[in-house]
Formats: sequence, C-alpha cells, structure tokens
Amino acid sequence: MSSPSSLLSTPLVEALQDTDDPPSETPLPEEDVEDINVSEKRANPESETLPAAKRKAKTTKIPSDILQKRREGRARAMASLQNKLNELGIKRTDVENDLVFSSIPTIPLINQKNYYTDYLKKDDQFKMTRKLKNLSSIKEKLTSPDVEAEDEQEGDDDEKSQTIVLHPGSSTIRVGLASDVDPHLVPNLIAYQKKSETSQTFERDPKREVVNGDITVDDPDFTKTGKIITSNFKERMKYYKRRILPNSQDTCYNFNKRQQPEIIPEHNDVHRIDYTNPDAKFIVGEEVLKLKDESNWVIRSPFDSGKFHDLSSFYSSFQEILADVENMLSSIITDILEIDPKKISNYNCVLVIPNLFDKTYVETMCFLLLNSLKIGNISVIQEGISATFGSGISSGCIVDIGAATTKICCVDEGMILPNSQVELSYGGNDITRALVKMLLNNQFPYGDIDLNDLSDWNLANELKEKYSTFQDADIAVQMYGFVSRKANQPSKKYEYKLFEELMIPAMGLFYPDFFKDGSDQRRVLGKKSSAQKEVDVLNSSRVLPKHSDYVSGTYDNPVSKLQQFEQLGKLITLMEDDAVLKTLKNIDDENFQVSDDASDEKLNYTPLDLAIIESITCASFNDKNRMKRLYESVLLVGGSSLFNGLDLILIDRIHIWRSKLLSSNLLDDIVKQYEDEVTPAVQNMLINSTAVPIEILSSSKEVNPSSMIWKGGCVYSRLKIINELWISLDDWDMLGSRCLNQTCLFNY
Ligand SMILES: Nc1ncnc2c1ncn2[C@@H]1O[C@H](COP(=O)(O)OP(=O)(O)OP(=O)(O)O)[C@@H](O)[C@H]1O
Repeated sequence: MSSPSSLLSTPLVEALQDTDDPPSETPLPEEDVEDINVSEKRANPESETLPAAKRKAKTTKIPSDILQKRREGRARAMASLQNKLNELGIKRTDVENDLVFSSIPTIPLINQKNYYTDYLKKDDQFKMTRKLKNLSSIKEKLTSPDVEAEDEQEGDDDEKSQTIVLHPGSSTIRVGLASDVDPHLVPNLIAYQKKSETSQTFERDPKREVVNGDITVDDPDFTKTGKIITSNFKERMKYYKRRILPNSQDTCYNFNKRQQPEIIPEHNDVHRIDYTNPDAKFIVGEEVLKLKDESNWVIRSPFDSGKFHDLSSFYSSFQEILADVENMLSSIITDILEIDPKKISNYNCVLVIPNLFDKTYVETMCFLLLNSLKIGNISVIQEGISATFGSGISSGCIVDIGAATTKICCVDEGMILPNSQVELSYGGNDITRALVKMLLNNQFPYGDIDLNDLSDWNLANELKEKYSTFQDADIAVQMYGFVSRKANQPSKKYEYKLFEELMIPAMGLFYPDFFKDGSDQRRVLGKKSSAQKEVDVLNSSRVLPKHSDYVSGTYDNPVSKLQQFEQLGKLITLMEDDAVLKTLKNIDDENFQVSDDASDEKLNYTPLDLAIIESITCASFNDKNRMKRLYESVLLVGGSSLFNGLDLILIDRIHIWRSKLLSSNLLDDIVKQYEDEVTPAVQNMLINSTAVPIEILSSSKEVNPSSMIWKGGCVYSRLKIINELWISLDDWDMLGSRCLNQTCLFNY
C-alpha cells in the first residue's frame, strides 16, 4: 500500500513549502537588495567572481504580474491538495499547527579552505607502533638501573637462540636457529601411507630408445641446441689453447658400451643405506629417501619455486597443500630442531620469501606459522635482501641459482631496485636432466637410470655436483665410477668415461632452450619439466587462489617490468643471428607486445648472462655510478652457483655480449622499430655498460653460497630494528595481512 506522503507529487510539495513565504509585492528597499547579495554570495561563492554587470542582472526584482501568477498557481495547487487529503481523510497538521515541513537540519558544507585532518599521518595512529611503544615502556619499567651490562648481553644471546630462520626451497628446506652456524638441510619431501591400493605408473624419464643395444634419447630440440653448445664449447677450448682430441667422444662411447656392473656384497658396502618400513602416518625429509617400499606411500613436495606446489595432478585442493606444509613444518620443529611443542610460543621465526613473492603464499605461511604452529612472532624478509645481509655487502646484483629457478635482482642500500627482479624458469634440476640425457646418448652403463625414481634422481644429482665444471683445464677424457644403491636390490658398481658431458649440461644456463622438455610424466615433484611448468602456470588459479587487491579486485602481486619484458632478451638474442635484420622485419608486432595483465604469468627462458645484463640495466637506468657499483658486485648464491669456474665463464660471457651489442649496427633499426620502454633500456645498456669492469663475488670462505640467503636471515634476526618488525597472532587476528605493510623492510 502506498503511503499518504507518496501521494504528494513534487510540485505539490514545493507549493506547500512556498505558501509560508511572505509575499513580496512591493519593491525591496536598497539595503534589502544588498542583503540578498550577501546571502547569495554566501550560498554561491562563485558569484563574487562575476563581473559587476552580471551581478546586477542577478539581483533584478521580479515583476509583480509574474509574482501574481505564481501566487495563483500556488493557491490552485493548495486547493487540489486539500481536496485529495479530504478524500483520503487525512488532516493537514503541518499547515494547521504551523510546523515546518521537515525537522532534519540542513548540514552546511565544510569550508574547504580550512579543511584539515591528521588521519593516518602520525605513527601513533598505527596499532603496530602503539604496541611497540607499550612494550618498550614495560621493558623500561622492568629493567632496574642496577642491572649489569653482562646480563644484558646474555639476554640478547637468549633472544638470538629463540629465533628460527626458515627458508623453504624447491629441493631443500633450510631451517635452523639464528645462533646455528649452518642450517639443517631437509629435502622438500613428505610421504603418506597409501590408504587404498591405487598406484600411478610413470614412464621412464628421460624417454629413450634402445636399438641394437645402442641407447638414444629421442629429443630433437635437445639435440639441436646441444650442437650449438658443443660448437661454442669447442671455440672456447680453442681460445684458451686447450687441445681436444678428435676422437674423444668415440673413446668414451666405446668404453661405456662395454661396461658391466660389478655387484657389491652387502657386507662389503660401507656406504649402504639402512632402508626402513616406518609405521608412521607420514614421514618427512631424509626419511623419505630411506623407504624400503615406496609403492605403499604417496610422496609429495609442497614447496616449489618460492611458493606452494601447484600441479593439479598431485594436489586436488588448497587444503591438501596446507595440510602437507603444516605436517612438514611441525615435524621439522619437533624432530629436527628438537623444540618442545609446548614451548614453541617462546620462539620467533624469520621467514625468507622470494623477491617477486606470491601474496597468497606469504599470507598463508604467516597464518600457518602463527595460528597452526603457534610460533610467538614472525617476520618476513626477501631473498635478495637476505643475501646482502649474509654476504655483508650493501649493494649488488644478486644471482640466486637454485634447483628449479634462477632469481636475479639488484639491491642498493638495502632495497631491491624496482624492475630489476627477474625469475628464470630453470635451475640445477634442469642441468641434472640434461646431464642424464647426454650420458644416455653416450651409452651410460647404467642405461636403466630413471629420474622418476628418487634414488636415481639423487644419484644423477650427485654425479653432476661431483664432476660438472666450467674449468677448461679439467676437461679431458677421464674415467669415473659410482655405486647405484636401491632398496631390495644389491648395490652395483659402474665405471664410465666422460668428456664434454663435464661442461656442456651446465652451459645450458647460457642456452636455456637446452632445458625445454616436453615430458609431462614427471613424478618427482619440484623437478618439473618445462611442459609441466606450463601446465602449472595455466592451472594456477585452480588449486591456489590468486591474490587480488581488496579494493580494486585486481591482481596485486609485486611485478617487475623485466619479468614481463621477455622480449628484451629475445631482441638481444636475435642480434646474434646474421639474418637478424630480415627476421626483425618479418616479426609481427604481436610477438613483441608487453602484456598489460600482470597476472599473465609465463615461463622465462632468457639466458643467464643476458638476464644479468638486463637486470643491471633496468636497475641503473641513467645512473652510471649505480651501474658501476652493480657490475662490481655480482653476487652468486644458491646451490647451483657452486659449479667450479662459473664466475670465470660468466665474466667472459658478459664481456662478449656487451662488446657484441656495442659493435652491432642494428641498434638504429631496433630503436626505430620499438619506441617503447624496451628501446631506452637496450640503448642505455649498449652505450653505458661496456667499459664498466665486472667482478663476481662467488665463494665465501665463511659461508657456503648455497646457505648465504639463510645466513642473511640470521643476521636480520639480530638487527636492532627487528623488535619493531615482529608480528604476533594478536596483530594478525586484528589486522590480517595489513600488518605486513608496517613490518616489512619492503613494500608489501
Ligand atoms: N657442488 C655443487 N655443484 C653444482 N650444483 C650443486 C652443488 N651442490 C648443490 N647443487 C645443486 O643446487 C641445487 C639446489 O640449490 P638450492 O638449495 O639453492 O635450491 P633451492 O633453494 O632448493 O631451490 P629454488 O631456489 O629453486 O627454490 C640442486 O640442483 C643441486 O643439485
């Protein structure tokens, strides 16, 4: 039913209001006109700026005949309103008792000239700062003036040992107390007893064919890139006056083909592994590698490339990933760090996250550590910054070559420089795979090696770590041996000869097409093929929710232009080709379009040397001094930076690239064709960088480069400022991820 008031149409309401106005038949006296002007000015300040003629026009009095017509109109409206009200039986009280139409007061506009607020402008308005002040005042009260300096020192030491530093990696989780010299290395593996008899069968990895006893890995792209690398390898050996015997490869091939394994009796195998059949619901880390019967277990790796593992064929839901992470971390805390779960709230935790972090990952980890694992306080730090803390430098280009990824960024004065971060989609795992493919092509005597088998995977990694090198002097035909150990099988000793396999797989870092691999039958997690990684990128929204901005709803993970400018690398790579001009002209613009959508994650296969040049170029745009500083401190960290001679080859290759780029006269064509941000970056790189010397900081005597980032987390936990950066569960409950905005040394 419509309310009576809704029957009052707008003109009628206006009429009602107008009836109470005093009639103004007689012209207003001069002072009144002046008053009207003043009130009009107040209501409409704009009128002050009107020219005098116009103002006069505005105050002109209304002729009396028009006023008369208006009054008649109002009277008619009133009469018709009265009739309507009579029909409905409503009494018009507002007129009868002289009340105003509305009792809601009109709110005057704020004078914008004097408008002022200090909302969110003072530190005190942030809860985190207030909490800190309270804490320090409590501390002050508790500390009596006669406490000796020695006691203070002891207190500090206690605090140090109460901090856990956690750096989850694709292959290894590095964890330990801040007071430890080295971290515990926990393989990123968790295994559950199978509930049902389901089993998934996988093809042997890499795929191979055996014809007349000869093994070949059928991978045309691998063979094609392999040839390019081999010719470069030979050129390099020639340049450094190293002799290569023409039949080196044949010698190895024929020797390996004749080899038969030697069975080692169990009592003679000093390094035999004690395989177990544990009765636990789940096992973690090294324990997984000692399983007697793997077929009864489901093996997974929850961390991958600085975020959660996201391959939908292994994880069907986000909750499953969370359960794995929680089980794994709680088992690490109790069994490896030997911390009593009841006392865990006395501990703090520094979590090391990637430079281009995934917010879903970071926030979930924070919540998990605080809420599920009940750790007292947490703080987060980026890998790049942590590496500088670990190595004691304040600026540099940090190159972290890990197992699944290679991350590069430039740090200056404790901050990661914008657009200098890049994450390459290859790492040590790809080198291992390439090595195995090469070994098989060279009739590796253990022809059944299968990278889907954990023990074989570890064996391949071991061979790579022991023998791969970039030192030209070490490259010669040599005989090597290894023992293959498997549960329920006798250990077997093999001998084989190697030559170019010592260097070529690792040279894939400079020719990453060598690592592209179409296999989607990869069982061992964290060791995905490029095809699987592609599926991952496509599926990422299915298992892991994508983080988005609360207000705009858009994707809001940190981005770097360099990560998106894959074409910068492509462009430079193209210049290597003589036919580049022709190619450039034929390239349609689509191939060079930068994606506006930052969520459009893709794999990045830019060669390592170029990625370093690009990162430094983007970081030191128009700042020659900064460029010099960065080139003079290229810091190599991560497990795969341990290849002997990597620093030397990297210096060579960066020099070669820079002079090649400068001598190239193709620059003008590129400049003309691509006039967006890519062009100045290339230009700048070419013109400024060639004369700058390069210095690679690779190995440190005190800290192993593979644990440098973890060590940086320990240094961070001892900074004085850390007291201002801890987040507790109370903070998280109240502010959620917003407390990261105020407690990170970087923009969250
Ligand atoms: N001495 C060595 N020489 C060459 N490679 C090595 C050596 N030691 C370890 N590696 C390789 O380093 C890789 C592991 O490095 P690291 O522990 O830094 O990776 P991660 O942090 O687990 O992975 P990611 O950074 O990709 O998440 C493995 O591929 C391993 O084979």
